[in-house]
Amino acid sequence: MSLPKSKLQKIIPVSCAIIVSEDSKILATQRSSRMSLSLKWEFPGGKIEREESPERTIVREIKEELHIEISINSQLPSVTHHYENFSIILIPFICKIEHGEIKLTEHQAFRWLNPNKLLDLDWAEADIPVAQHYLQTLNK
Ligand SMILES: Nc1nc2c([nH]c(=O)n2[C@H]2C[C@H](O)[C@@H](COP(=O)(O)OP(=O)(O)OP(=O)(O)O)O2)c(=O)[nH]1
Repeated sequence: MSLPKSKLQKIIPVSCAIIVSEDSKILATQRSSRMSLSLKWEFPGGKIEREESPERTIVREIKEELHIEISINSQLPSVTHHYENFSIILIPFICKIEHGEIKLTEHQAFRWLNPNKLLDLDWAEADIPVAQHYLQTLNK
């Protein structure tokens, strides 16, 4: 028995950054109307290129998308999510800004959120467990 083609799609690896400010706020970015998952909020990041490590991807993507340099503090559990037309594995890193001021190149907005407001946004579905994992680290 063969699976329908729609079930055989590959899982796209994506790195994302939970960027935390000195006063413990978390950066969320809003996808623009030109992007897929239009107007959803996400942790900035992007697809891992072939032969690139997830860590290298996140530093590169954040430089491209936000014009800032970050450093990585730790990694959270990866989340696999199946959207209707594609599947991703989201690999989250907790990060902080080392240099620069945010200048958006692709997203349409950004917000710094207090942890108690984190779950209020209209997140891309894959990001909800990521946000929950982050909040769990604060309660430990
Ligand atoms: N960067 C990022 N992407 C996410 C998150 N959550 C989530 O479902 N995604 C999805 C959106 C995209 O389909 C894919 C990441 O690809 P990308 O950031 O390179 O997005 P893109 O718009 O350039 O790519 P595309 O989907 O239009 O081909 O993963 C997240 O928190 N961060």
